[in-house]
Amino acid sequence: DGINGDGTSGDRTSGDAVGERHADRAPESFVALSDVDPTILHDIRYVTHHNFVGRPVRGYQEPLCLLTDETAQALRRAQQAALSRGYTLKVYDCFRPQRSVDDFVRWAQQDGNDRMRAEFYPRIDKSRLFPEGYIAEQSGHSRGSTVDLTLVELPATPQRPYVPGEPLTECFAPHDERFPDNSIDMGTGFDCFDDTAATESPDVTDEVRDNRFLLRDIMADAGFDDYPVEWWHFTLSDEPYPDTYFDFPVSRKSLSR
Ligand SMILES: C[C@@H](N)C(=O)N[C@H](C)C(=O)O
Ligand SMILES: [Zn+2]
Repeated sequence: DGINGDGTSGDRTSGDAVGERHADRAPESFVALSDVDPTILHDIRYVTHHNFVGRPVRGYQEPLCLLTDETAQALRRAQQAALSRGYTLKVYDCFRPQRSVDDFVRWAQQDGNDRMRAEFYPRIDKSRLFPEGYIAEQSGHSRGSTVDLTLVELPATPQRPYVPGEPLTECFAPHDERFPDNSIDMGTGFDCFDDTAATESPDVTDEVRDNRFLLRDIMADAGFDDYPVEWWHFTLSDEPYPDTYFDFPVSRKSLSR
């Protein structure tokens, strides 16, 4: 494969490289996190029905965490710090193609299809999710150096799968009442679009604050900036593609290595 003028490698195919969007293949510098650090747990929600949309999201073809190599290496360092304290990292989302972001935008604009509201955004109308900053129309995730993640105490306990259509519980309910996640108690579940998901929310217990600050400290030491609105969202400070929004599918086939 040659190097395209935009710095990406791989063949150009239909629909690629519109404005700042890029080819259907990842640049050579993208990797699967599991190849860099096989000990980091994966719970890739957007390839499943257990997310705020309630179905697999366009562009997610496999439960993979694709990232720039720099980000994967930084996560490997963060994982060493987590392991030394008796925890492991668990990723929920990594690279997010622009087509997936566009899927979120279309979903938010449609009336109805609020089937997951009772769990993920019980106290806010879905029309407010973008303006309030819970979801971005141009997301750092599409630049390949942003990750959504938590900490799991070792040894990790297995989790049961979500069954589509099952009764839902508010994502800010007490840890033992909301959907079971082997994460330590972060006060809310992942993608809980609510004030209480703010990292420094005053409305959480001391234990939850300590847990959030532990994750933030581990990530800061590894070179990541946090996002104060969502305790789970981090971006590599020195990201290699600060202005590029990629659009290749989340699939092994997108990688050149
Ligand atoms: C949707 C949520 N997981 C997230 O990543 N939100 C930020 C704001 C984003 O979409 O970039
Ligand atoms: Zn995120």
